[in-house]
Amino acid sequence: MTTDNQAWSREEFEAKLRGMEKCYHIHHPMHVLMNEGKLTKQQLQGWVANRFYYQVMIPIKDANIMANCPDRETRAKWVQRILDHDGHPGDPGGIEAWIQLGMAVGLTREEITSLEHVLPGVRFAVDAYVNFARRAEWHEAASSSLTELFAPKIHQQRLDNWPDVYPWVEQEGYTYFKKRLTEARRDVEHGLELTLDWYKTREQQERMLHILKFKLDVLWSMADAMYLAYVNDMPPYFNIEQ
Ligand SMILES: O=C(O)c1cc(C(=O)O)c2c(n1)C(=O)C(=O)c1cc(C(=O)O)[nH]c1-2
Repeated sequence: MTTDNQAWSREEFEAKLRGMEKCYHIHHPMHVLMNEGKLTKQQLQGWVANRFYYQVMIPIKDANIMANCPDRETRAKWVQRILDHDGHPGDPGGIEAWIQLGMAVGLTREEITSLEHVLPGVRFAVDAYVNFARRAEWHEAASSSLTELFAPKIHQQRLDNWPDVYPWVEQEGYTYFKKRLTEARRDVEHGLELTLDWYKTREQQERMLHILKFKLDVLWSMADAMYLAYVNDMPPYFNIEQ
């Protein structure tokens, strides 16, 4: 075997995964503008309303992973992700917290939950993620959640910057981001352990990088659709009289 094909050590493999941060949506112009406080109220509302579709589909994605997973121990841990979003006695859950965020930026509950503002490009990207989780071998599907490695930083940025740059956002809006700081770290611990154990050969490890890139593509494509619609003011069919 040439050294070129040698499997990466656990540490090297993890470093390769972490290196994919360069393609995280934190670098997308939509998120850069958001972070710098350069979005208008309407543009920020557009993002919150569209991201709600991701929020509602995440537990469905996780239920699909569990449905394909014969390992009881994994399911017993993975089910926590569904409870985090859907809620359980004592915790109204992440979806409800996102609705609170929507109301804190001036949307109504009905406007958010009806999905009326969700752009086709956002829907297609999120659906691609759910369909991947439905069809892929379960370790592969589980490992695709690892963009969460990079999520605490983007949630923290919002907590740090929004109160200054968007002072009109009401306090209740921040619950979701605070909640995710700890949840995402715990998810990553489990997801990373599964991933580092599962992909053994160099070929398999490289396949995982492609899976992670697919997931990064999902997030980037969602941001593209929102940028076009709300920043460039070119929502679908904008130039056609209806
Ligand atoms: O706000 C963000 O930028 C962001 C990104 C991601 C991500 O990287 O997929 C998630 C979340 N938030 C999030 O809140 C969340 O619950 C979540 C679950 C997952 C997943 O793939 O299972 N990603 C993310």
